[in-house]
Amino acid sequence: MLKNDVLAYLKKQTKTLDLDHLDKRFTAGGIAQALNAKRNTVSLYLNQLTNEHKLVKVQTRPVRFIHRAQFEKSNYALKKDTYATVAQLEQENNNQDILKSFAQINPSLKESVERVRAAVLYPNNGLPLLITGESGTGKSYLVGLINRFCRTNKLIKTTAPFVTVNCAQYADNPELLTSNLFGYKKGAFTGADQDHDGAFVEANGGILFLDEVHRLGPKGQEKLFTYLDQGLVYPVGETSHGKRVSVRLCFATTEEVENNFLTTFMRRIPVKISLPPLSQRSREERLNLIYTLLCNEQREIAKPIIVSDQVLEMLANYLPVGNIGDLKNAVKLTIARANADAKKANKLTLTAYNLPVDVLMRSKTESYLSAKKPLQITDETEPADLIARSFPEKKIFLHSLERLLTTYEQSNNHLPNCESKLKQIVYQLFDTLLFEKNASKQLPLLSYVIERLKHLFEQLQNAYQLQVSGNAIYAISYYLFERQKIQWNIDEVRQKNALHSLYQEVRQRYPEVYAYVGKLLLLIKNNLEIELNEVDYIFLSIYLNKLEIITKTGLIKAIVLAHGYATAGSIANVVNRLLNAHTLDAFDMPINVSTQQIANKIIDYSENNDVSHGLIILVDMGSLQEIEKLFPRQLDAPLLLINNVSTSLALTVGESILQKRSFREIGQLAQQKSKIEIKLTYPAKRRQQVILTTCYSGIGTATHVARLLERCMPSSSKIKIIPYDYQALKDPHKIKVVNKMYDVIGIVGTENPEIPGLDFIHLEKILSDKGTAKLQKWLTKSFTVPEIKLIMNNLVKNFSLERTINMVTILDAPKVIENITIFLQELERRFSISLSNQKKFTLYVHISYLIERLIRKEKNDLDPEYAKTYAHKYATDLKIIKAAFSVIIDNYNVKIPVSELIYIDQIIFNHQ
Ligand SMILES: Nc1ncnc2c1ncn2[C@@H]1O[C@H](COP(=O)(O)OP(=O)(O)OP(=O)(O)O)[C@@H](O)[C@H]1O
Repeated sequence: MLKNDVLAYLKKQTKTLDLDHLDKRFTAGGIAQALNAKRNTVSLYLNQLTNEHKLVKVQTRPVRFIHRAQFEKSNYALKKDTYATVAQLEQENNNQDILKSFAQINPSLKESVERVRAAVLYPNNGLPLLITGESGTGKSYLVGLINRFCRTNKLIKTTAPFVTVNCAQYADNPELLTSNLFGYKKGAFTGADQDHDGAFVEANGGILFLDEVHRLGPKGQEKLFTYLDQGLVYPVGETSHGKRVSVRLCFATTEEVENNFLTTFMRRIPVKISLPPLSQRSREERLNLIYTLLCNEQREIAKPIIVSDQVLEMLANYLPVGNIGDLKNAVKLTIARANADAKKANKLTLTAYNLPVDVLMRSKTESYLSAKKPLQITDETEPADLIARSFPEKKIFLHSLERLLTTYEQSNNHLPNCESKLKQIVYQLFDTLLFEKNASKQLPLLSYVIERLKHLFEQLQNAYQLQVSGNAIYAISYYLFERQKIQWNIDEVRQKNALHSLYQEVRQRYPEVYAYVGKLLLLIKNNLEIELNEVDYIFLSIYLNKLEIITKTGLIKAIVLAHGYATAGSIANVVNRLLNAHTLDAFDMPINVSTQQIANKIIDYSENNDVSHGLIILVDMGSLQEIEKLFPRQLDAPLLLINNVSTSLALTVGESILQKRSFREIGQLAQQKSKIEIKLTYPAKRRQQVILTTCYSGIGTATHVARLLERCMPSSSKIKIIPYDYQALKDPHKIKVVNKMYDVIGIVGTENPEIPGLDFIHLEKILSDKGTAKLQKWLTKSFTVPEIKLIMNNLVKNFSLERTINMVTILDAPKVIENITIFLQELERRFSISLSNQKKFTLYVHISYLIERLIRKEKNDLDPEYAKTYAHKYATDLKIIKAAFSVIIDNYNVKIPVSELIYIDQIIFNHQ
């Protein structure tokens, strides 16, 4: 396969690479020639391999590609996939990465910072950047960092100018602003008695920052275009001789971009970054900012500062309109007050008493459980040291872990010696988190974690036939909620040996639970983006083992339903304890609960539990007919109703369930035991339609694919997409259960599990004609023709988006996809053709990358003779393609060269 050939070829060439002479062997053209292949196909593979982190790209002209592993083997590690210049690649290890430190303190800005980095690193002065955000969100601060970044990375000389112009200062005089920016000629206006250079010329070779740029009037914006397009500035009063300057541009504005700029201006700024207000940042991030501000102020005051927990909390909950700017002032004022109170002291202690009134009034205080050691900031303290500082939650975690490991060590690192004590510690941790920390808080993020987790447990239940019940889902949600807030570095754990040994023992002693937790953690990582480690394995495995809440399904389910506050619960408890197994669940029916409410609870239960083997409901009194009427065929399970429940009758039922007696047998036995009424019904055949997704490499990818497909379906879709473990699908017993529960339409995945009677579409083929036809066939029963068309279009769009997200660095991928969608519609309309899904996919990927290349002004090198002949032969085609491109030309202010039109024509029509 050509792609592998390209990789192998580059590996060989990289062995003899000389960074000072990166010759033709490393360019797309050279490789295509050596392999006797088409250049644009080779280009596509090169970019794919770069995205797969197998190659590293150097954006020289033409672009060079290096085999990553081979390079790293003989040189040094490369952190990025793309480098602007060879010099930057060489500098890799020497860089002091200010932007990285900024992203560490402001994790919510990580993605934006990467886009800033990509823009700044682009060749030829980088790309102009527009930073938006409310007042005080740190726009100027970020530009300051960019300035430093450019200098430390030698993108500009250390002596280069950094000029800031605040356009708001010229609010009433746009002419003055224009002339101060672009300069003026002597006599251009009254008072212009000599030539003046202006900010652009002043900033030549360096950075020009235009703050509050929305104040720049249309005339000024026009002059700016001329610079952006031609690199020339025309002073006021000069129309023929522009001055060539080379300036890196940063813009900032507090205003809505859409309303305040000429669209022609916006099109010329490909990189837009928005900084969130404090209220949209997490508490952790706000604390990070406070640590930074405190460290900065400490350097000013040159005395150690001690800050109480309360002060930190009040500041962290302070959300002023002026954002970080106001927060900074509050910190300054607090320190100034503390200093005024204790001028002679050699240390400053900040207390709530020193806080400005505004902080006291506006801060939403919450009481926190554990008081921490006051924070000490000295000359040596760096904000990064404080970020890892323990929050109260972290303290609880670390404290529990320390106790756990100490107990384990005291028991000679032998789990059986201390099992019950460890369970106690873990259980206490979950209890504290559940009942003492957050139980009363209605936090949106917490609700989100709970909802997601319910969903994940459901998936696990479907995929592995294992089930978690009780309060466990809530307790684990609280655990994860706290856990995602703290950056837990395993190196902080002192008793590392004990930790490792306990982890191994947990793994051996509770293999089932351990495996289950492993799958759960993977799902959590993929869905909630919480990175968990060995410590979480230990906590969660012990917790789930302790509760014995993982039950194997496959058994008949039974519920005791009785009047009174605790009757049902106590019957079920006694039986479960006597049988030493969880066979019965219980729903108590206090007087004020209506029968319909109970029925709803049962329906809920049947949806969240595997009742495919049947559901037995034991009631204390009432007519079975009446009760049955409450479930008008809503239960997708065989249902056995038994009246006059008593503890001994419940025991018989529980025992029979464990003995795996049949449904009918259990009914008969119950009848024999006490003269009671029973009622047995089977559900009408109405199973949920599902498409299963599966992946050989694990449930994580299968889940990802399921979400992707789900996003393509209309919200009213009756078809469920369920990720399923590949190995489980191969298990005949499990697939039988799946078939019983669902009407499986087909399987989509990366490997065919070859299940007789079940149709399969390979993920890679889903966009091919065959794959599309098969999928359409699957959908015809449930969707109308226009709906299917929409699903298919979504499919191509979503798959393309997945791919382009990793490919484009400066563009906003979803927006690019939207624009290309319009382009494709135009193309189909103008040519009166219908593009296949595969072609659309290729075009989405190709064009999004093309736009980036054009913005970077990177040329492709098509043989001019060939291009000329082709353009002549297919002139009409190229004209139509160009017309269809208008949406992209307008939105990205790019010109499409003929060579690019030719590539696209080739993709559409396969002309040679
Ligand atoms: N991430 C940060 N870390 C430390 N200090 C910051 C940070 N962001 C902003 N600041 C400080 O907060 C203050 C306000 O920030 P800045 O002036 O950059 O905001 P702005 O968005 O440009 O505001 P405006 O729109 O009002 O000009 C500055 O004193 C700056 O030093």
